[in-house]
Amino acid sequence: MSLHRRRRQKSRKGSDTLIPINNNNNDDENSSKEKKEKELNFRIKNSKVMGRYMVAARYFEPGEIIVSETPLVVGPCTGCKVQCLGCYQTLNQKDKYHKCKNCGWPLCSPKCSGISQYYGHSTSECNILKETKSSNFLNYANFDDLKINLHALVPLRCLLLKSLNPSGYEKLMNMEAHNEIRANIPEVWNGNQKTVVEKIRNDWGLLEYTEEEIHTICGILEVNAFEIGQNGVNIRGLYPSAFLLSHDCVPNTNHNDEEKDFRLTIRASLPISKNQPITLSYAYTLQGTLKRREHLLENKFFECMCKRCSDPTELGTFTSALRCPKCEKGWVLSTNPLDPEAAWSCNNSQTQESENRCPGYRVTAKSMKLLINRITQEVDSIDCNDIERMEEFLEKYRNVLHPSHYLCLGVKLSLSQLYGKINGYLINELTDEQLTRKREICREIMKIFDIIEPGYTRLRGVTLYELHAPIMILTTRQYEQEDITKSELRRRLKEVVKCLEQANIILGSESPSSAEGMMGIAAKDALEKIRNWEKIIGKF
Ligand SMILES: C[S@@+](CC[C@H](N)C(=O)[O-])C[C@H]1O[C@@H](n2cnc3c(N)ncnc32)[C@H](O)[C@@H]1O
Repeated sequence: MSLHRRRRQKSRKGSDTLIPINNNNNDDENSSKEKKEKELNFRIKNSKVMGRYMVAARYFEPGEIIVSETPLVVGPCTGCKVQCLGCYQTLNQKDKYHKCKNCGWPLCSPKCSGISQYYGHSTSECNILKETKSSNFLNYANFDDLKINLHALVPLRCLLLKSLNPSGYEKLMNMEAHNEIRANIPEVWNGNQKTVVEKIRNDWGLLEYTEEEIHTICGILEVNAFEIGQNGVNIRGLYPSAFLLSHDCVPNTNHNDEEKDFRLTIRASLPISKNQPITLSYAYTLQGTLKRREHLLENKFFECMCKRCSDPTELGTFTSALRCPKCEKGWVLSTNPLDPEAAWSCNNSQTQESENRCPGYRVTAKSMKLLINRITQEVDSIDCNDIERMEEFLEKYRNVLHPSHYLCLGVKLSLSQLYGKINGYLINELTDEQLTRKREICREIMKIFDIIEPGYTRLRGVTLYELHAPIMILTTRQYEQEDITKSELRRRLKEVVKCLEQANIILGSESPSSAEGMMGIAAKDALEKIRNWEKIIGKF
């Protein structure tokens, strides 16, 4: 689900720790503080098209926290690999794993820190899985078969809230499930019937939960859950307020989650004025309109009509455009991006200058999708560390795809991070040409991110950090060779400082143990070092 990412050891027989709601005075205080903050930060409105949505109750500066809350429930995603029920590390059949002594479900070890934890393998879950003899259905000889059982785990955790945390269950059941729509999509409904409803009711014999109730929970998870987890952990979580953010393909917030308690924090990525909708993207912003809208329709059950989706050029970024094969000057764009079946045509047919005008090029949506799917397969087949093949791909499609086509953007984003990082391409080993390439790629993709992921966003933070390194090294080399003047040196160092300052601010809100958080810390260290230059060459 793509919405919206230490435990102490405890004896198995002990009660669960970290129960977040109403279990002690401190939590009461915290939750009433959170409630007050929420009231000051947002209001809920209703629209015929979107249902409930969040608007700002006041002005927000970029970087300001709008919502920060712990989840109602977390657990494995559907389609995930076999995971430890306590800490969610992926388990491999060949490596060491452990079967819970009480319920027989997979754990990483008998000492997993997630045992008896509210957000891990809780005692109540363990007992119910034992009582229902659910481990009889776990085939440890075949992990592919075993992982299907994990589909029903989060729905079970939701159902358990009914008795363990009734107010949390009430909040959860207040979320949109889109049952009427989903009931008419056989792949969705029948899939849930088989892997969740029948598992819980027939295999585990938990008949106290009705079919309708379980289907509703499946829908609530599909529509509202956030993908969360760090450092190899890939799970989903439902949050009491954050689900109210509506979708926009150019969102005005950024969010992250904590490794420790899965706290989700939503920050403004742009200035947000009072009464403005607070939005996030439920789809990948680095995909083209066809793909984003398809994802939103199939997974979130609505048709996105946002400004980016309505504009064939995607706000001038041309992230879905192809070079016209006929005139070789214009760009082939959808004639109606809100209709996935609309034909695509060259945008150079209406130009005033007749000698440059395209005689006309049109292609069906079906042919366009086939072509894009074929090129997508080619991109996907490239090893994620293979710089040469990525460069070859860009060269091969130079005259086919717009340089900012999302397939090129994805490859360029990878290159921006690989140059300087992998063996054979470590930053100080790069030639001037390679450093220039890294710098130019970073600059190129930043221009697009400024439009589709503007403001304080992870993509911009990371790319700004990547950009500082080639500028810095090229500048140092050229200054040492006396190829640039002191004033040029100052100008460039100023640019480096600007990149690092912004990267540090943007990535400073990431968890310090995440890759982005570490980059934020590295940006801060680099800033301090660069300040030493000021002592040598004077203020820049
Ligand atoms: C996570 S929920 C958001 C809260 C929901 N509106 C409610 O009332 O519970 C996602 C659902 O909100 C609606 N929605 C969110 N953003 C939308 C948008 N930009 N256009 C249309 N519907 C939207 C869709 O029905 C979608 O399935």
